[in-house]
Amino acid sequence: MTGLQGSLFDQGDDIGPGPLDGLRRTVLGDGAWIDHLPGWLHGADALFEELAGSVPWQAEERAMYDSVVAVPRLLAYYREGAPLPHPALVEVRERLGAHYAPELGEPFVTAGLCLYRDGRDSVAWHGDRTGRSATRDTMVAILSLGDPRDLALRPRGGGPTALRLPLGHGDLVVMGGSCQRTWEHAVPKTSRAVGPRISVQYRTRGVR
Ligand SMILES: O=C(O)CCC(=O)C(=O)O
Ligand SMILES: [Fe+2]
Repeated sequence: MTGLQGSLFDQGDDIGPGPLDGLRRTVLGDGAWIDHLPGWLHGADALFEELAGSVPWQAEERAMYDSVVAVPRLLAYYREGAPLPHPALVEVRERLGAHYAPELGEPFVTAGLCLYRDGRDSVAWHGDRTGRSATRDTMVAILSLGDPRDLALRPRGGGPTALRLPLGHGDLVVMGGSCQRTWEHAVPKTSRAVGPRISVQYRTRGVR
């Protein structure tokens, strides 16, 4: 079953973010927190279809011990100033920028897109700590489209999953404070029959 089960009202050209009033913050500890708002983007399933078909998805490889393995998801990266593949992604970036400006003090400028084709695609435990986020607090805002996949979180250094958020169909999550340094996140593989999911991550300058 790979079909998307959007609601009847989740159709047409009307793609865009809703209000942010419903955003709920969970304090994780060690200066880390996450904000979560399910179903923030309306038209999420239509946007999924458009991005799935139009983004120049790249398969990447990486060295692992003495072999080269495929990264198990497809990627597209939009650096600062690069045109985004859909106007709704610009609107989302501006909305999030305006909402978080007082706390963040700088805009979201880059967008990383990931396509998880099925339950075998995943990302292992990590923090987004390349660049300034290695030493400084930041925010990474994620818009999720398509079939939900769990975003798992745990304190850095291992141990059991502390929190698991199923993210898809227009959900918003923002990891903030020290989250990239003091916590780790992952999208684990699943043997459940799941359709594809797209994750759009907005980051600030100099953070990967
Ligand atoms: O799929 C997601 O929402 C998380 C992706 C992620 O953690 C990353 O690309 O750094
Ligand atoms: Fe990440």
